[in-house]
Amino acid sequence: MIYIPSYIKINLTLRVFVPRDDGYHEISTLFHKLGPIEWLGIRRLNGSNRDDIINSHNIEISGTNIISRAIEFLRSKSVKLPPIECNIWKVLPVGSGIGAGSGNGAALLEWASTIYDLILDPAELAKFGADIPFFLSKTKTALATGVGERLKLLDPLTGIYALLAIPNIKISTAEAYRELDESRKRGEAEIVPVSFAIYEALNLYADLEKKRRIGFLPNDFVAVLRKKSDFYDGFFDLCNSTFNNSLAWGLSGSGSSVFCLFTDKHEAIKAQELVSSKLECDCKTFVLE
Ligand SMILES: C[C@](O)(CO)[C@H](O)COP(=O)(O)OP(=O)(O)OC[C@H]1O[C@@H](n2ccc(N)nc2=O)[C@H](O)[C@@H]1O
Ligand SMILES: Nc1ncnc2c1ncn2[C@@H]1O[C@H](COP(=O)(O)OP(=O)(O)OP(=O)(O)O)[C@@H](O)[C@H]1O
Repeated sequence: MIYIPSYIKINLTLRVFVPRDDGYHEISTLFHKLGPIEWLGIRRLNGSNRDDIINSHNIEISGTNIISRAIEFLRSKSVKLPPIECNIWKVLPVGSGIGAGSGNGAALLEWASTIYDLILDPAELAKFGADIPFFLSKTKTALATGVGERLKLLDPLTGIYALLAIPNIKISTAEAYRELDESRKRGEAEIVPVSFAIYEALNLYADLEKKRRIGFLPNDFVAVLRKKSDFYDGFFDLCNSTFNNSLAWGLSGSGSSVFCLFTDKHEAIKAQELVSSKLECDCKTFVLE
Protein backbone atom coordinates (compact mmCIF):
# COMPACT_ATOMS: atom_id res chain seq x y z
CA MET A 1 0.00 0.00 0.00
CA ILE A 2 1.26 3.48 -0.79
CA TYR A 3 0.19 6.54 1.21
CA ILE A 4 -0.75 9.87 -0.37
CA PRO A 5 -1.01 13.09 1.66
CA SER A 6 -4.38 14.85 1.88
CA TYR A 7 -4.56 18.57 2.66
CA ILE A 8 -7.19 20.96 3.98
CA LYS A 9 -7.81 24.63 3.20
CA ILE A 10 -8.69 27.60 5.31
CA ASN A 11 -10.31 30.75 3.92
CA LEU A 12 -8.17 33.63 5.19
CA THR A 13 -10.80 35.98 3.74
CA LEU A 14 -14.22 35.12 2.32
CA ARG A 15 -16.69 37.46 0.66
CA VAL A 16 -19.93 36.16 -0.83
CA PHE A 17 -21.82 37.91 -3.63
CA VAL A 18 -25.41 37.63 -4.93
CA PRO A 19 -26.71 34.18 -5.92
CA ARG A 20 -26.44 33.18 -9.59
CA ASP A 21 -29.35 31.72 -11.60
CA ASP A 22 -28.24 28.18 -10.62
CA GLY A 23 -28.45 29.12 -6.92
CA TYR A 24 -24.66 29.06 -6.40
CA HIS A 25 -22.95 32.20 -5.12
CA GLU A 26 -19.85 33.74 -6.59
CA ILE A 27 -17.20 34.32 -3.95
CA SER A 28 -13.85 36.01 -3.49
CA THR A 29 -11.54 34.21 -1.12
CA LEU A 30 -7.93 33.95 -0.04
CA PHE A 31 -7.30 30.20 0.14
CA HIS A 32 -4.44 28.77 2.20
CA LYS A 33 -3.50 25.06 2.31
CA LEU A 34 -2.62 23.33 5.57
CA GLY A 35 -1.43 19.86 6.35
CA PRO A 36 -1.29 17.08 5.38
CA ILE A 37 -3.40 15.64 8.19
CA GLU A 38 -5.11 12.64 6.59
CA TRP A 39 -3.41 10.05 4.36
CA LEU A 40 -4.97 7.92 1.62
CA GLY A 41 -3.66 4.37 1.44
CA ILE A 42 -3.88 3.19 -2.19
CA ARG A 43 -3.33 -0.24 -3.72
CA ARG A 44 -3.99 -1.29 -7.31
CA LEU A 45 -5.87 -4.63 -7.29
CA ASN A 46 -5.07 -7.51 -9.64
CA GLY A 47 -7.84 -8.67 -11.95
CA SER A 48 -9.92 -6.33 -14.06
CA ASN A 49 -13.36 -7.59 -12.94
CA ARG A 50 -13.03 -6.72 -9.28
CA ASP A 51 -14.92 -3.91 -7.54
CA ASP A 52 -13.06 -1.02 -5.97
CA ILE A 53 -12.73 -1.28 -2.18
CA ILE A 54 -13.08 2.09 -0.45
CA ASN A 55 -12.71 1.96 3.34
CA SER A 56 -13.23 5.05 5.45
CA HIS A 57 -12.51 4.49 9.15
CA ASN A 58 -13.09 6.41 12.40
CA ILE A 59 -15.64 8.97 11.15
CA GLU A 60 -18.77 7.98 9.27
CA ILE A 61 -19.24 9.43 5.77
CA SER A 62 -22.85 9.57 4.63
CA GLY A 63 -23.55 9.10 0.92
CA THR A 64 -20.96 8.27 -1.72
CA ASN A 65 -17.38 8.80 -0.63
CA ILE A 66 -15.74 11.55 -2.68
CA ILE A 67 -12.85 9.13 -3.32
CA SER A 68 -15.27 6.84 -5.23
CA ARG A 69 -16.57 9.88 -7.11
CA ALA A 70 -13.01 10.82 -8.05
CA ILE A 71 -12.37 7.29 -9.37
CA GLU A 72 -15.62 7.35 -11.37
CA PHE A 73 -14.75 10.81 -12.72
CA LEU A 74 -11.39 9.53 -14.01
CA ARG A 75 -12.97 6.46 -15.62
CA SER A 76 -15.60 8.71 -17.26
CA LYS A 77 -12.63 10.52 -18.84
CA SER A 78 -11.44 7.16 -20.27
CA VAL A 79 -8.54 6.82 -17.83
CA LYS A 80 -7.73 3.09 -17.64
CA LEU A 81 -7.71 2.79 -13.86
CA PRO A 82 -7.51 -0.79 -12.56
CA PRO A 83 -9.73 -1.75 -9.58
CA ILE A 84 -8.44 0.12 -6.57
CA GLU A 85 -8.36 -0.43 -2.83
CA CYS A 86 -8.30 2.81 -0.91
CA ASN A 87 -8.16 3.13 2.88
CA ILE A 88 -8.44 6.30 4.87
CA TRP A 89 -8.35 6.97 8.60
CA LYS A 90 -10.55 10.07 8.97
CA VAL A 91 -9.39 12.54 11.60
CA LEU A 92 -11.27 15.65 10.52
CA PRO A 93 -15.00 16.01 11.14
CA VAL A 94 -17.09 16.10 7.96
CA GLY A 95 -18.40 19.47 6.73
CA SER A 96 -16.27 21.75 8.91
CA GLY A 97 -15.48 24.42 6.30
CA ILE A 98 -11.95 23.15 5.74
CA GLY A 99 -12.60 21.07 2.62
CA ALA A 100 -11.33 17.84 4.18
CA GLY A 101 -13.53 15.74 1.88
CA SER A 102 -12.46 17.71 -1.19
CA GLY A 103 -8.86 17.27 -0.04
CA ASN A 104 -9.32 13.47 -0.04
CA GLY A 105 -10.76 13.59 -3.56
CA ALA A 106 -7.95 15.88 -4.73
CA ALA A 107 -5.32 13.52 -3.26
CA LEU A 108 -6.69 10.63 -5.34
CA LEU A 109 -6.83 12.83 -8.45
CA GLU A 110 -3.27 14.07 -7.90
CA TRP A 111 -1.96 10.52 -7.53
CA ALA A 112 -3.79 9.35 -10.68
CA SER A 113 -2.75 12.37 -12.75
CA THR A 114 0.90 11.77 -11.78
CA ILE A 115 0.90 8.01 -12.42
CA TYR A 116 -1.19 8.14 -15.60
CA ASP A 117 0.28 11.42 -16.87
CA LEU A 118 -3.06 13.20 -17.06
CA ILE A 119 -3.79 16.85 -17.67
CA LEU A 120 -7.01 17.60 -15.83
CA ASP A 121 -9.10 20.55 -16.98
CA PRO A 122 -9.69 22.99 -14.06
CA ALA A 123 -13.20 23.82 -15.35
CA GLU A 124 -14.14 20.10 -15.31
CA LEU A 125 -12.60 19.69 -11.86
CA ALA A 126 -14.57 22.64 -10.53
CA LYS A 127 -17.84 20.87 -11.40
CA PHE A 128 -16.58 18.03 -9.24
CA GLY A 129 -15.82 20.37 -6.30
CA ALA A 130 -15.24 24.14 -6.21
CA ASP A 131 -12.03 23.96 -4.20
CA ILE A 132 -10.55 20.95 -6.06
CA PRO A 133 -8.60 23.15 -8.58
CA PHE A 134 -6.97 24.93 -5.62
CA PHE A 135 -6.06 21.63 -3.93
CA LEU A 136 -4.48 20.46 -7.19
CA SER A 137 -2.62 23.73 -7.78
CA LYS A 138 1.09 23.83 -7.02
CA THR A 139 0.79 26.69 -4.55
CA LYS A 140 -0.13 26.90 -0.87
CA THR A 141 -1.86 30.29 -1.13
CA ALA A 142 -4.16 31.68 -3.83
CA LEU A 143 -6.81 34.29 -4.44
CA ALA A 144 -9.93 32.64 -5.83
CA THR A 145 -13.01 34.04 -7.54
CA GLY A 146 -15.93 32.44 -9.41
CA VAL A 147 -17.18 29.75 -7.02
CA GLY A 148 -13.57 29.26 -5.95
CA GLU A 149 -12.27 27.71 -9.18
CA ARG A 150 -10.74 30.84 -10.80
CA LEU A 151 -7.31 31.12 -9.24
CA LYS A 152 -4.62 33.72 -9.03
CA LEU A 153 -1.66 31.79 -7.62
CA LEU A 154 0.28 33.74 -5.00
CA ASP A 155 3.68 33.16 -3.45
CA PRO A 156 3.04 30.76 -0.58
CA LEU A 157 2.65 32.32 2.85
CA THR A 158 5.39 30.58 4.80
CA GLY A 159 6.48 30.59 8.44
CA ILE A 160 2.87 30.75 9.60
CA TYR A 161 1.41 28.26 12.07
CA ALA A 162 -2.34 27.93 12.28
CA LEU A 163 -4.15 26.91 15.41
CA LEU A 164 -7.27 25.29 13.96
CA ALA A 165 -10.27 24.65 16.21
CA ILE A 166 -13.19 22.54 15.00
CA PRO A 167 -16.12 22.81 17.42
CA ASN A 168 -18.84 20.20 17.41
CA ILE A 169 -21.35 22.60 15.88
CA LYS A 170 -23.13 21.44 12.74
CA ILE A 171 -24.17 23.76 9.95
CA SER A 172 -24.39 22.58 6.36
CA THR A 173 -22.85 24.74 3.62
CA ALA A 174 -26.25 25.03 1.91
CA GLU A 175 -27.92 26.18 5.16
CA ALA A 176 -25.19 28.76 5.81
CA TYR A 177 -25.55 30.28 2.31
CA ARG A 178 -29.35 30.31 2.72
CA GLU A 179 -29.16 32.03 6.12
CA LEU A 180 -26.70 34.59 4.77
CA ASP A 181 -29.10 35.45 1.91
CA GLU A 182 -32.01 35.74 4.35
CA SER A 183 -30.09 38.05 6.69
CA ARG A 184 -29.21 40.21 3.69
CA LYS A 185 -32.87 40.36 2.62
CA ARG A 186 -33.68 41.57 6.15
CA GLY A 187 -31.04 44.29 5.68
CA GLU A 188 -28.83 42.89 8.45
CA ALA A 189 -25.76 42.28 6.30
CA GLU A 190 -24.17 44.06 3.37
CA ILE A 191 -22.56 42.77 0.19
CA VAL A 192 -19.19 44.37 -0.52
CA PRO A 193 -18.32 45.16 -4.17
CA VAL A 194 -16.21 42.51 -5.94
CA SER A 195 -13.39 44.98 -6.59
CA PHE A 196 -13.26 45.87 -2.88
CA ALA A 197 -13.18 42.19 -1.88
CA ILE A 198 -10.19 41.54 -4.15
CA TYR A 199 -8.37 44.68 -2.99
CA GLU A 200 -9.04 43.73 0.64
CA ALA A 201 -7.81 40.15 0.18
CA LEU A 202 -4.59 41.21 -1.56
CA ASN A 203 -3.87 43.87 1.08
CA LEU A 204 -4.36 41.38 3.89
CA TYR A 205 -2.18 38.87 2.02
CA ALA A 206 0.59 41.52 1.82
CA ASP A 207 0.26 42.17 5.57
CA LEU A 208 0.49 38.45 6.33
CA GLU A 209 3.53 38.11 4.07
CA LYS A 210 5.21 40.86 6.10
CA LYS A 211 3.99 39.22 9.34
CA ARG A 212 2.11 42.36 10.41
CA ARG A 213 -0.55 41.89 13.09
CA ILE A 214 -4.01 42.18 11.52
CA GLY A 215 -6.56 40.88 14.03
CA PHE A 216 -9.95 39.77 12.75
CA LEU A 217 -10.08 38.54 9.14
CA PRO A 218 -13.26 39.18 7.11
CA ASN A 219 -15.66 36.33 6.42
CA ASP A 220 -19.30 37.07 5.50
CA PHE A 221 -20.49 33.94 7.34
CA VAL A 222 -19.30 35.15 10.76
CA ALA A 223 -22.62 36.81 11.64
CA VAL A 224 -24.51 33.62 10.70
CA LEU A 225 -22.28 31.45 12.90
CA ARG A 226 -22.28 33.87 15.85
CA LYS A 227 -26.04 33.40 16.10
CA LYS A 228 -25.57 29.61 16.41
CA SER A 229 -23.16 29.50 19.33
CA ASP A 230 -21.28 31.57 21.93
CA PHE A 231 -18.20 29.58 21.00
CA TYR A 232 -17.34 32.05 18.24
CA ASP A 233 -17.29 35.17 20.42
CA GLY A 234 -15.40 33.20 23.05
CA PHE A 235 -12.73 32.11 20.57
CA PHE A 236 -12.32 35.51 18.92
CA ASP A 237 -12.19 37.27 22.34
CA LEU A 238 -9.44 34.91 23.44
CA CYS A 239 -7.45 35.65 20.25
CA ASN A 240 -7.88 39.38 20.76
CA SER A 241 -7.26 39.63 24.48
CA THR A 242 -4.90 36.78 25.30
CA PHE A 243 -2.94 35.65 22.24
CA ASN A 244 -0.78 38.77 22.03
CA ASN A 245 1.67 37.16 19.65
CA SER A 246 -0.96 36.07 17.14
CA LEU A 247 -1.13 37.62 13.67
CA ALA A 248 -4.77 37.20 12.69
CA TRP A 249 -7.84 35.05 13.30
CA GLY A 250 -11.13 34.20 11.66
CA LEU A 251 -13.70 31.68 10.50
CA SER A 252 -12.99 29.19 7.72
CA GLY A 253 -15.52 28.62 4.93
CA SER A 254 -19.11 28.52 6.13
CA GLY A 255 -17.93 27.17 9.49
CA SER A 256 -17.76 25.52 11.82
CA SER A 257 -13.93 25.78 11.98
CA VAL A 258 -12.03 28.80 13.27
CA PHE A 259 -8.31 29.52 13.17
CA CYS A 260 -5.69 31.78 14.70
CA LEU A 261 -2.34 32.40 12.97
CA PHE A 262 1.06 32.63 14.67
CA THR A 263 4.65 33.03 13.51
CA ASP A 264 5.90 30.93 16.43
CA LYS A 265 4.85 27.29 16.66
CA HIS A 266 5.22 27.20 20.46
CA GLU A 267 2.90 30.20 20.85
CA ALA A 268 0.37 28.29 18.76
CA ILE A 269 0.71 25.21 20.97
CA LYS A 270 0.26 27.33 24.13
CA ALA A 271 -2.83 28.93 22.60
CA GLN A 272 -4.16 25.46 21.71
CA GLU A 273 -3.92 24.49 25.38
CA LEU A 274 -5.83 27.63 26.43
CA VAL A 275 -8.59 27.11 23.87
CA SER A 276 -9.10 23.56 25.16
CA SER A 277 -9.18 24.58 28.81
CA LYS A 278 -11.07 27.91 28.63
CA LEU A 279 -13.80 27.35 26.06
CA GLU A 280 -16.66 25.18 27.16
CA CYS A 281 -17.14 23.37 23.91
CA ASP A 282 -16.50 19.92 22.51
CA CYS A 283 -13.73 20.97 20.16
CA LYS A 284 -10.91 19.30 18.18
CA THR A 285 -7.78 21.46 17.90
CA PHE A 286 -4.69 21.15 15.69
CA VAL A 287 -1.52 23.18 15.11
CA LEU A 288 -0.69 23.04 11.42
CA GLU A 289 1.68 24.66 8.96
C1 LIG B 1 -17.96 28.20 1.78
C2 LIG B 1 -16.82 27.63 0.95
O1 LIG B 1 -16.17 26.61 1.73
C3 LIG B 1 -15.77 28.71 0.68
O2 LIG B 1 -14.56 28.17 0.20
C4 LIG B 1 -17.31 27.06 -0.36
O3 LIG B 1 -18.02 28.05 -1.10
C5 LIG B 1 -18.16 25.82 -0.22
O4 LIG B 1 -18.20 25.24 -1.49
P1 LIG B 1 -18.51 23.68 -1.69
O5 LIG B 1 -17.96 22.87 -0.54
O6 LIG B 1 -18.09 23.34 -3.08
O7 LIG B 1 -20.04 23.68 -1.57
P2 LIG B 1 -21.01 22.45 -1.84
O8 LIG B 1 -20.90 21.49 -0.70
O9 LIG B 1 -20.79 21.95 -3.22
O10 LIG B 1 -22.38 23.23 -1.82
C6 LIG B 1 -23.46 22.91 -1.00
C7 LIG B 1 -24.53 23.95 -1.26
O11 LIG B 1 -24.10 25.25 -0.81
C8 LIG B 1 -24.54 26.27 -1.67
N1 LIG B 1 -23.40 26.95 -2.32
C9 LIG B 1 -22.17 26.40 -2.35
C10 LIG B 1 -21.10 27.06 -2.91
C11 LIG B 1 -21.33 28.33 -3.47
N2 LIG B 1 -20.32 29.01 -4.04
N3 LIG B 1 -22.56 28.86 -3.45
C12 LIG B 1 -23.60 28.20 -2.87
O12 LIG B 1 -24.72 28.72 -2.84
C13 LIG B 1 -25.41 25.58 -2.72
O13 LIG B 1 -26.73 25.59 -2.22
C14 LIG B 1 -24.88 24.15 -2.72
O14 LIG B 1 -25.84 23.22 -3.15
N1 LIG C 1 -13.78 11.27 2.15
C1 LIG C 1 -14.66 12.18 2.62
N2 LIG C 1 -14.34 12.93 3.68
C2 LIG C 1 -15.20 13.87 4.16
N3 LIG C 1 -16.42 14.10 3.64
C3 LIG C 1 -16.79 13.39 2.57
C4 LIG C 1 -15.94 12.39 2.02
N4 LIG C 1 -16.57 11.84 0.97
C5 LIG C 1 -17.76 12.45 0.86
N5 LIG C 1 -17.92 13.37 1.81
C6 LIG C 1 -19.09 14.27 1.94
O1 LIG C 1 -18.65 15.60 1.61
C7 LIG C 1 -19.34 16.57 2.41
C8 LIG C 1 -18.39 17.48 3.19
O2 LIG C 1 -17.22 17.68 2.52
P1 LIG C 1 -16.07 18.55 3.17
O3 LIG C 1 -15.60 17.93 4.47
O4 LIG C 1 -15.05 18.79 2.11
O5 LIG C 1 -16.89 19.88 3.52
P2 LIG C 1 -16.41 21.22 4.09
O6 LIG C 1 -15.22 21.06 4.99
O7 LIG C 1 -17.60 21.91 4.68
O8 LIG C 1 -15.91 21.92 2.78
P3 LIG C 1 -16.24 23.36 2.25
O9 LIG C 1 -15.44 24.31 3.07
O10 LIG C 1 -15.75 23.25 0.85
O11 LIG C 1 -17.72 23.52 2.41
C9 LIG C 1 -20.21 15.80 3.35
O12 LIG C 1 -21.51 15.81 2.82
C10 LIG C 1 -19.64 14.38 3.35
O13 LIG C 1 -20.63 13.41 3.59
